[in-house]
Amino acid sequence: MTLSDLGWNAVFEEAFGPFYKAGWVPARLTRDNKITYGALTGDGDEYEAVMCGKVYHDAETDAELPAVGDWVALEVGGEDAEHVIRARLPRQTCLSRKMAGKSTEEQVIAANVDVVVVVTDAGTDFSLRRMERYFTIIARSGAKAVVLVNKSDLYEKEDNEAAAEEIRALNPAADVHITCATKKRSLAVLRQYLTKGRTVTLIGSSGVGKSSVLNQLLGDEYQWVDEVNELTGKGRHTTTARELIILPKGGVLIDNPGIKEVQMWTNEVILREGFADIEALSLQCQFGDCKHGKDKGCAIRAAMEAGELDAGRMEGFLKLDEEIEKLRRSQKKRQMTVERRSKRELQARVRVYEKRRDPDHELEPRER
Ligand SMILES: Nc1nc2c(ncn2[C@@H]2O[C@H](COP(=O)(O)OP(=O)(O)OP(=O)(O)O)[C@@H](O)[C@H]2O)c(=O)[nH]1
Ligand SMILES: [Zn+2]
Repeated sequence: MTLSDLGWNAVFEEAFGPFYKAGWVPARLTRDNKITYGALTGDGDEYEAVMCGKVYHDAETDAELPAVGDWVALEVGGEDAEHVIRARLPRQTCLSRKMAGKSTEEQVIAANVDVVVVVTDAGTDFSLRRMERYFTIIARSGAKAVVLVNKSDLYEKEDNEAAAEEIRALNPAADVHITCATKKRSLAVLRQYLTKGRTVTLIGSSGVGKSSVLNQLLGDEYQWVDEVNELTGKGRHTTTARELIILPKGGVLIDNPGIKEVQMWTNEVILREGFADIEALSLQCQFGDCKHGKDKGCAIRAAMEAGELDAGRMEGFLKLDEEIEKLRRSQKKRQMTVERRSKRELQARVRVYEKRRDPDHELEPRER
């Protein structure tokens, strides 16, 4: 493995200049364990690293703290010494979300992502409004947008093509492909983005086929080996799964919980947007804390009485927070199910691994 396999380029090299003299090495962050980070160097070694005080204090906002995908200057510690992140290099792109409510607070999901692949389909998941949200996030990040109209086998050819065409019209800069993630050959179109050192991430609603795409890209064998190593540790002290993976045929893939949150957040924003007109009306209510019931000077009630506002939509607006809370709960529940499932799968893999390491396993007489 070399640094360029990990995404290193001339711009980073230039920025790193002064750090070489200090004896520090370039490393890319693979995991964020809250207290420590996983840091991968060009020779393929992964270190559990802590951030030095300067990096922490120099960050004026959380968004400036190191995140998965960032390039850092790493001081590799000797025996018993900690590995320390001494500096973070400027980001070339930054996938982030602005926290709901606190519109100025930005949460970084992944740094230095070159391509964001949005997975959708021509059927139940298809929504231009949702796609618009994704495009906004991607445009802000600086990454290239690629869309897969997946599950092509489930819909008519014309429907798939019409969906792709509408998405292209929405964002002419995006590449839109029709795919079927259950057929490996269909995903060959993705290879053009997965060139050496290019960093890719996948987003999209639950159930559209992101994991299926991922599994095809990783290949069964690769995924198996990687996860077993993760678990057996081999001196690695791994506390959480790696979020940045080097693909066997080139390219870097970032997959982390923050990406799932994008989807949750996007749905929330869309739900809110649907009531933007009522939200605007509420600003004209006489009292800032108007509950829009019998309150004096309520602009919303006035609009309803004047027949300008539908009672059903008004009810929807009043239930908005409740709906969003419901959405959050159901998504959280789903995520927990997925996590439990993958944990079970991992345990099964470890058992298989143990057996393979010990070929006589089955032959040993059972103790009674
Ligand atoms: N027919 C068909 N089924 C597909 C295709 N892609 C994925 N699926 C199936 O759709 C289901 C959901 O796919 P996943 O890959 O788990 O979806 P996901 O986007 O990772 O979902 P979350 O993990 O919930 O975010 C699985 O049963 C897949 O086998 C496709 O192209 N065609
Ligand atoms: Zn009111």
